[in-house]
Amino acid sequence: MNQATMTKPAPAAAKATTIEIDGLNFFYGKTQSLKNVSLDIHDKQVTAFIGPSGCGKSTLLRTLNRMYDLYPGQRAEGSIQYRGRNILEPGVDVNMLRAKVGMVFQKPTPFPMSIYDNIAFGVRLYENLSKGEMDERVEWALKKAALWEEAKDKLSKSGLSLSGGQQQRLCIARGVAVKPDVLLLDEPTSALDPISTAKIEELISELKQDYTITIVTHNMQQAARCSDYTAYMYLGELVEFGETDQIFMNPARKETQDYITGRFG
Ligand SMILES: Nc1ncnc2c1ncn2[C@@H]1O[C@H](COP(=O)(O)OP(=O)(O)OP(=O)(O)O)[C@@H](O)[C@H]1O
Repeated sequence: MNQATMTKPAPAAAKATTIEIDGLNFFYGKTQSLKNVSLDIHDKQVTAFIGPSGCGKSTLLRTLNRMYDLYPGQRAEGSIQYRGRNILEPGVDVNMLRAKVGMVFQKPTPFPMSIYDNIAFGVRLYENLSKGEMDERVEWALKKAALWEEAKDKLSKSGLSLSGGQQQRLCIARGVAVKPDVLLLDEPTSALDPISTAKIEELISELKQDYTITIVTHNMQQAARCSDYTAYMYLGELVEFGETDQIFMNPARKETQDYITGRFG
């Protein structure tokens, strides 16, 4: 092997994608809220959706596990390829899809049951585990969500007895307990204090080792701190999408620049 061959840099590896969104339109009845959106969600990376209120961030997030299906009159057109299949097609098992593509909402939403059962409930829908296996799964999920130390001595207490920040980590534990592939986080810290917010942000960075994560946030610093990719949306359109450092430090579009520097919105 000659010197030139040895020192030649390897071509940048193409980043694997988990979800490919192509030409996505979304309608609430007759009102169109997403317009021809196309972007890739990369494997084991954090992708942030940012933009002013009403631009379609949550709508886009909710298409990724067909959460909108629960509401009459809402429909999506286009293609969302997830692991090789267009999930918008009829015939997709939406329960299985939601087990693989889990969601955590803005407001912590623990079920009115014990901390243990909050986690076991979802697992029981998909798996038939022995008591010992379930105990292990609950512990594993609480550890993943950085809640084990605080919760291990009160697993039989109500999930509602936890603080807001702990409740949100319980919801994340519930989400990871069914071993999903993708986690969708819809403004997961907007109802939390700064310390709980910092904990969730730390958690996001750890969880991305195992999961593909998509987060909707109003908080620019949060997007800059936690995400690898950022999508800036406006009025239902994707204005710019790219690596977070590029979007924040060297945006290609003036509209993006104006938004992230606070001159708009
Ligand atoms: N259930 C609904 N019925 C009709 N229109 C809706 C519904 N939900 C959202 N919309 C409209 O769709 C558009 C996108 O809303 P969406 O909630 O996705 O925006 P967003 O960027 O997440 O906003 P925010 O930052 O305020 O949460 C808005 O114009 C909104 O009014």
